[in-house]
Amino acid sequence: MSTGAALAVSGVSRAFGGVYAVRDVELRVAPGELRAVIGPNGAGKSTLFALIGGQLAPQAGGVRLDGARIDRLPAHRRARLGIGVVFQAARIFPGMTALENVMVGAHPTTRAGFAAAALRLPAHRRDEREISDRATESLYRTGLGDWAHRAAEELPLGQQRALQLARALCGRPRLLLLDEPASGLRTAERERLATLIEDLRATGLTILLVEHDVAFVMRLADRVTVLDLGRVIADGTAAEIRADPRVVTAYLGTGVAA
Ligand SMILES: Nc1ncnc2c1ncn2[C@@H]1O[C@H](COP(=O)(O)OP(=O)(O)OP(=O)(O)O)[C@@H](O)[C@H]1O
Repeated sequence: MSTGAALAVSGVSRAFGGVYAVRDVELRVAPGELRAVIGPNGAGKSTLFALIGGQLAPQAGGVRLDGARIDRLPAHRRARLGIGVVFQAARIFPGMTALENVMVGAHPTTRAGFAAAALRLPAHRRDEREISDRATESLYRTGLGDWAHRAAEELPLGQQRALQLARALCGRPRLLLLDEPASGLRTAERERLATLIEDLRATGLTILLVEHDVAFVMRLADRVTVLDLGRVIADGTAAEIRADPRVVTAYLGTGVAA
């Protein structure tokens, strides 16, 4: 059982060229919760994701993980504190096996670090063994155990997405950030991915799922936060969100049914 972390985003803003991509956003995610963030194109979902993961720093407000401020830390420090990230359209590394692809995900969290690796110190060799064990465990957690020694680029797209999840899990996160993990997948692959995300949630991990596809998240999420033009316009259970007239208005004309 993983212990999920609590996430608190308070009054966070970020502008590009004077235009707010995210403005005064509040978001509280409880340990073990699966929270979806949805919104039309340009709503600020990816920007919010980057503000939590550490690829961007906020211009105002704060981000806390289990009560500790993290918004001034670079992404690799946040990874060490337990934030695992799967980016939108993340690539696999071709020419590497599935296992090697996943091992890459563990490096920010190992004890000995880069210097020991460069010098091939015993601490590094111990790390390598530990990483390989963890990577194998992550592959099994995502249903890819039998694919460990296959070339990653041979995996079908749905399994490549699972591989990206395995890579993030290898860092032993307590908060998993997923940016549009279902994009480009066919129906059956989406179903399998949804089941995998449900299984991960059942282990106690906190998950923040940023999605464009409303239908995909409605069945998975405990609560849904809706962004529009950088602001939170609604926050509630799937049933509350579906019935919220502001959400229906925000999605009108986008071709996405709420
Ligand atoms: N690096 C950047 N430089 C300039 N503008 C940016 C940058 N990143 C985001 N923006 C702008 O901020 C706004 C929010 O973008 P963001 O990508 O966060 O939205 P989104 O909800 O993820 O959209 P989508 O569903 O299309 O991925 C948009 O108007 C976008 O053009």
